[in-house]
Amino acid sequence: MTPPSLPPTVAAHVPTGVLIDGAWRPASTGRTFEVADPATTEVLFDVADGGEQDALDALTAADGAFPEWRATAPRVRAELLRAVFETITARTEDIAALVTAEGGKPLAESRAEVAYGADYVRWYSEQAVRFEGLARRAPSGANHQLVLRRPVGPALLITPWNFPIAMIARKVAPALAAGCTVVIKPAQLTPLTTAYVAEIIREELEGRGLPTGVVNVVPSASARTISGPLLADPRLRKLSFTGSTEVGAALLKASADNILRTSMELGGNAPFLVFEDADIPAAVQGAVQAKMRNAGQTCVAANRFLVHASVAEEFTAGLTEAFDRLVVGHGADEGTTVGPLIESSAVDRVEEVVAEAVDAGARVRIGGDRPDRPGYFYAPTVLDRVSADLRVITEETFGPVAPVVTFGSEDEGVALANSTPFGLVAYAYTRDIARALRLAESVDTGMLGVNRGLVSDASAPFGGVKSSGLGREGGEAGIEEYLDSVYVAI
Ligand SMILES: O=CCCC(=O)O
Repeated sequence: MTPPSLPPTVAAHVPTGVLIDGAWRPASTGRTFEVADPATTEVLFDVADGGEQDALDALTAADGAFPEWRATAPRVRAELLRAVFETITARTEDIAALVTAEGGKPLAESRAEVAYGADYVRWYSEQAVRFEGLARRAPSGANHQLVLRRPVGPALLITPWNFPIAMIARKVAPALAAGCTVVIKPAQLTPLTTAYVAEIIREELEGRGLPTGVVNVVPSASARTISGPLLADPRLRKLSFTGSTEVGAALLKASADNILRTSMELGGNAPFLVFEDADIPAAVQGAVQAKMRNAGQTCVAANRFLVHASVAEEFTAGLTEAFDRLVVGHGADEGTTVGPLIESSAVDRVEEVVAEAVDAGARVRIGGDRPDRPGYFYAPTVLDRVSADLRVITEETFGPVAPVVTFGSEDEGVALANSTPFGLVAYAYTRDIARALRLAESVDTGMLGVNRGLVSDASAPFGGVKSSGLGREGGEAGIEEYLDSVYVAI
C-alpha cells in the first residue's frame, strides 16, 4: 500500500528483500515485517525479515568479495563513491520523500538529511586516495620504518532509525573507501531508505564490473538474530554501531571473543548552556535548531537547557514564542516544521517524563500534551522551574521537550553539564571567547557547538566520550576506524 506521502514512482523502486552478493531475494525465513508511516500509522511496505542464514550468507558474500575489493586501486573506489554521491544528489527529491514517509520528518529536513548523507559519500570519495602512511629512519639508525595502512576486513554496520540515509552513508562510505566489504543491518523501523541507497551502490558496482558482494543488506525484525551469529564468526573483523548505550554495551561484550575493531556512537544527554553574556535571540534560534531537528529525536538533540538565572526568563519566553510558531503535522504537508515521533511507545515515554516533571513542580510554558490527531505526535513543549534530578533532565528524552534549569556561575553551569554519564555534544552561548575555550577544556564532551545549534558536518570527527561511545565518524578520523597499520622494519 502506498500512502500519498510516498509517490508511486518512488515506491516502485524500493527493494524490500535481503541483498546478498549483488541480488535482492526474499528472506530465508519466508517472513516479512511491516514498515509504517509514523504520521498516519499506515503500512508502507512489507520487508523481508532476515534470519541467521541470511546473515551468514551475507558475511560469506562480504568475505568472498574482500580480497578483490581491497586490491582495487584507491582511485577506482573513489570514483565509485563519487558516482554514488552524484546519483544520491540527483535523486534528492525521491530519497527525501522516502525518509519522510518512513521516519516522519518534514520534507525540508529530509532534503537536508539527503545532502548531509551525500556529503559523507563525497568526503570519503575524496579521502579514498589519501591514506596517511609513514616512512622514516629508526631513531637508533639501525633500520628504516614503514607504516602501511590496510583495510580491517568485512564489517557489520548497524544503523539507527532516526537518520536512515546519513547514518548508513557515514559508515558505508569510509568502509568502502578503506577497502572493507560490508553487511548492513538497517533499523527495523526505517529500512526503506537504506535499501534504496544500497541499490544505487549495487548498480554502480555491477556497472563497473566490481565484486558484487561488497555491499550486502539484511533487514530484520530482530537485530540480535543478525548480530549474534555474525559477531561470533571470525570472518567478521569490524563492528560499527549507532544506537543506545545499553545495546552498544551488549554489542561490545559480544565483540570481545573475536577481539573485533568496534566503533560505537551511543546515547547523549546534551547540555545547552546559555551564559549571562549570550546573544539571547541567537541562543533561542540555536536552541530551536538543537532541540527540534527530527522532533528532538537525534543523539545530538539538546536535552537540558542550563541557563544563567539573570537571563533565564528572557531566554525561556523567547523559546516559548519560537515553539509557538512551529507547525506540527505530516512531514509531507507544506508548512510542517515538526513531524511525529517514530512510534507509539516513544510518545508514551515523553508523556511519562513530562508528567513526572509537572508533578514535581515544573511549569509548562507551552505544549505538554498530545495533539488531537492520528499518528505518533507530541506537542513542542517548554518547561521551566525544573529540578535537575528529574528524568526529563537525567535521561535522554528523544522528543520535542525543552526543560530549563537555572545556574548562578560558570562553575555551577559546567558542573551541571557534566553531571551525566554521557558526553556526546554540548552547546554553549556566550560572547566571551576565553570562556568558550575554557568550556572546550572543562565540559565532558566529544563535540562542542559555540554559538551554534548544529555541529554535524561530514568533514568533522563526530563522536563522544564517556558512555556516549568509542571512535569517530566523519572527517579524517572516520576512515581510520576501518584501517589497520602494518609496521615494516627494513
Ligand atoms: O542522531 C545521531 C546523528 C545526528 C547527526 O549526525 O547530526
